[in-house]
Amino acid sequence: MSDPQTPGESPVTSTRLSRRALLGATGVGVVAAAAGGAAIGRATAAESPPPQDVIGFRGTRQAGIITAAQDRLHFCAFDVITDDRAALVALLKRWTTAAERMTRGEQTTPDGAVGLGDYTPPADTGEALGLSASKLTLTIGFGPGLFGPTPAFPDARDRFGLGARRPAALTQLPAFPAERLDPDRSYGDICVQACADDPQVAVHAIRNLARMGFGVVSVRWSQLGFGRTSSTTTSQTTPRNMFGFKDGTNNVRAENTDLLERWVWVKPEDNPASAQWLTGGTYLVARRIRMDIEPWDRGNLLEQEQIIGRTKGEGAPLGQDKEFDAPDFNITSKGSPLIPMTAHVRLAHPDQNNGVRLLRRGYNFTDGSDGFGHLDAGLFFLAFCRDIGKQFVPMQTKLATRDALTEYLIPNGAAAFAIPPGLRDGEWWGQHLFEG
Ligand SMILES: C=CC1=C(C)c2cc3[nH]c(cc4nc(cc5[nH]c(cc1n2)c(C)c5CCC(=O)O)C(CCC(=O)O)=C4C)c(C)c3C=C
Ligand SMILES: [Fe+2]
Repeated sequence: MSDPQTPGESPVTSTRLSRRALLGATGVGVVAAAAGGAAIGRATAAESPPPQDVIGFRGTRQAGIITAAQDRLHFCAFDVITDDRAALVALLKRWTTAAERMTRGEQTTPDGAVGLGDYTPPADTGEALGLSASKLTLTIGFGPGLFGPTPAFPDARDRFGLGARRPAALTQLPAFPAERLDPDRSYGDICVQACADDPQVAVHAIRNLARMGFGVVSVRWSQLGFGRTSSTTTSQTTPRNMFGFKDGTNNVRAENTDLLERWVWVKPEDNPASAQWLTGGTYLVARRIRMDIEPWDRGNLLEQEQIIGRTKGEGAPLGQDKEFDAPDFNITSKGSPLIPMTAHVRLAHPDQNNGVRLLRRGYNFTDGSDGFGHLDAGLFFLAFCRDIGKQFVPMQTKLATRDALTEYLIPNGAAAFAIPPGLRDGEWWGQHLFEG
């Protein structure tokens, strides 16, 4: 289990009671009072949630980036379906309030699930009643389509007068070889990444934001994930992906502040004055990468290890003993490099990419089987970086043409978003974009 607070993040801001603590201690009836603040003073130490269960919503950065990666994901991309700027701004304000409450383990509104009377639709769908905050983080991002036309939607209008405020590096991803993008799993004007240690808490959060957005936004696509495929702090052990390999060993982590400054956080000099709202934020690349599980499972162990370039058990670079040993790409055996020229870790390593780093924060997914008896499983790749065009695109271009892993991958969803910095007290999601 990870540390309660990720280094570099603002402290946990809430000491309120969790849903589980309240229900367990005092019953449903007290939830309303507590959520409104009335019962807080009566909380005893025994009733209070363990502090590691709540991740602070506000701070210099949004939570959910360098936060120790939680176990579960519900990622949602929304289309904005109105031209009414005021309606969108009003929704973002209501979303902020609800999101902050849910990350504290509270309902979207005080007693919203059952306390609004028999003839009012509940303001909280209720499936998280009794569950703790579960380290829920909600991270918002804005897609290129919000700022006007994009290559996939050339006829789109600049509906909200944001064209001049588009950050320089926020474009749609280019097409890459061997991908089969499904438009119904790609793009989106707004994204919300919900991560939590309880899947029901993450699903509840997205469901309620979608419900609140009726008439203003609609869900374009969403993806559930489990079993994080990256470590984002040094305190976390390395998880495994659906090919059975340790994934995230050489990731950028919360403690690597120099790397974060160089490769993740957007700097003032990265944008003109009109797009300074993104300074201190980052960009997110999301790709649904289906993995051809059955052919992979028929490959022998040596083949699998040569495709990745690491051992399957320990996760050590080929030619080394331990997971965190540095790879040596010059070792040869019988005249051939021990880490093949087509190995994934050789091609993705910073030494082979002008030093480029990404902060990976992806998840495994399995969406049942596909009707042919094949698992619809893979890796929902999420990576944060300071400039998609200078970091992700060149690396992915190289991988798509030379990486032996590509034979087993079918990328079928893709999207890019600008992720604003964190909120100060009283601020709302998107405030500096819309009001700056
Ligand atoms: C364009 C970026 C990347 C994509 C897309 C990608 C897909 C992908 N990766 C794995 C499995 C592993 N990746 C590993 C390392 C690794 N991968 C990338 C980038 C992309 N991966 C980077 C930058 C790195 C780090 C390279 C390094 O510095 O050594 C590893 C090894 C362990 C680790 O360091 O994380 C594995 C395993 C899959 C299965 C996949 C698509 C489904
Ligand atoms: Fe990788």
